[in-house]
Amino acid sequence: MGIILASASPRRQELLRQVGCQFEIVVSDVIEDNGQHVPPAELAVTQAKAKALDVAARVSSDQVVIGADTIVVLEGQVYGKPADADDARRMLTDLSGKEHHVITGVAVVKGQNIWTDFAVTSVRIRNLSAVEIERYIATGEPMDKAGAYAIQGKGALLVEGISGCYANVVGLPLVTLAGLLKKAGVELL
Ligand SMILES: Cc1cn([C@H]2C[C@H](O)[C@@H](COP(=O)(O)OP(=O)(O)OP(=O)(O)O)O2)c(=O)[nH]c1=O
Repeated sequence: MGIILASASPRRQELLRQVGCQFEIVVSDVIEDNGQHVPPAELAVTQAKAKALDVAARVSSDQVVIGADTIVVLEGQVYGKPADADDARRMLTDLSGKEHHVITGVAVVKGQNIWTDFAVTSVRIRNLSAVEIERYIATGEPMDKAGAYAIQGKGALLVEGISGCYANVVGLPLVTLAGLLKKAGVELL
């Protein structure tokens, strides 16, 4: 039995490595669609499930496959990764001076079994000037991040505070994941 992370995200790989987990990477072909009209947590879990199931179908049934999906939610609206600089500008302008939620759905698949859960972290972004938003976009950091910022990078300069799991904001809620892995017979501690 081995563990497979169904993710191309270097942040997820790094977080899983941090807790001493040995794993392989197989990236899913799932195309995300944040426009579905379901509650945000359900959306994140559905997409995490789709990623894990897509990879599980391609590997042997004794493998434990992990999928995850991170979204940013502000006033009921879902923000995924920005399509371009204009989209990043719109997201950062909306998030400025407000508190939002970061939700990561997680799915663990082993053979015919699937376990899912999600974590929610509140993040408060300070008031950002138009110039600061332009400078941050110019770093390139927003482009592959949900909500157009990275708390683990220069985006730390935008975050006033958080309530909840930090790893969840970076893309993989480790305590939530450990709970699911335990059900699949894998103990990280
Ligand atoms: C809010 C926030 C998001 N992110 C990242 C985590 C995720 O990689 C990304 C959200 O995109 P996802 O669609 O969840 O994941 P992904 O496309 O990067 O990888 P894959 O589908 O292959 O697993 O945003 C940060 O790195 N820092 C942050 O502060």
